[in-house]
Amino acid sequence: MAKTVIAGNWKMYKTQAETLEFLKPFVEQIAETPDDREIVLCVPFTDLSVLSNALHGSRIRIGAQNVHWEANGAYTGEISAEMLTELGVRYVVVGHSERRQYFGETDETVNRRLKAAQAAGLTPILCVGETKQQRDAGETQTHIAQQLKAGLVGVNLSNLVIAYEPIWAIGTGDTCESKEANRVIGWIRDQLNGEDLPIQYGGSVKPELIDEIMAQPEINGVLVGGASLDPIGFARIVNYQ
Ligand SMILES: O=C[C@H](O)COP(=O)(O)O
Repeated sequence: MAKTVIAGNWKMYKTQAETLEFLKPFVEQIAETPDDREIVLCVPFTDLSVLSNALHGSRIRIGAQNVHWEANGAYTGEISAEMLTELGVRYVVVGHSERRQYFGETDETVNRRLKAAQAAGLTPILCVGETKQQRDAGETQTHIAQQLKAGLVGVNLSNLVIAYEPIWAIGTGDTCESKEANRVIGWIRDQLNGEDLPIQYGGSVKPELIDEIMAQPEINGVLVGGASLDPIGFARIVNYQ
């Protein structure tokens, strides 16, 4: 059975001071969380050292939101895998639709980032998912199959998390119906020859929806944007029934 991974993706939210404010109530609320749930906070680069110092010895895993494929070089605005691991980072989000949409991320650059992350010992969280237009045209599976085929060349499936994030559900409040998310995630697993890796759902996950989402047999966790910014709400998500 794949590991359960509950990850918050803070995107471009929270200063260092706000990160410290989040931690105290959140840590209190997860004191009784079952040990077999991996809890990850994927935060802006500036917050990584705050987490690294504050969470020493904690069960909370630190995640970043991008990683470059080169070890170093003239790549303004990028960050290397070693810079992340030095701060105790364990996970990194790769191929989020916002990076694909706004920053020219392609399946090829996604593939390079995935391999560099794994080579440094990081566990990448690969995001895939279709637009509303693709869904309406019946192209969901074709699109995701292409993202998987091109993105996963040479990638080790035993150190990978996949997040199924339908783009139309991200930040819209229009959560994908849990049975439909379960169906697509089961289909993704079939494309990977049944590999037992964690496959998450992401897209307007809210505390009041989490129990139903996590009751779905194919769904091994969630990647949470907006609702991960509130410590009590995100703790409720982590503590799903
Ligand atoms: O990475 C997280 C996803 O983009 C979901 O964001 P959201 O929960 O705000 O819809």
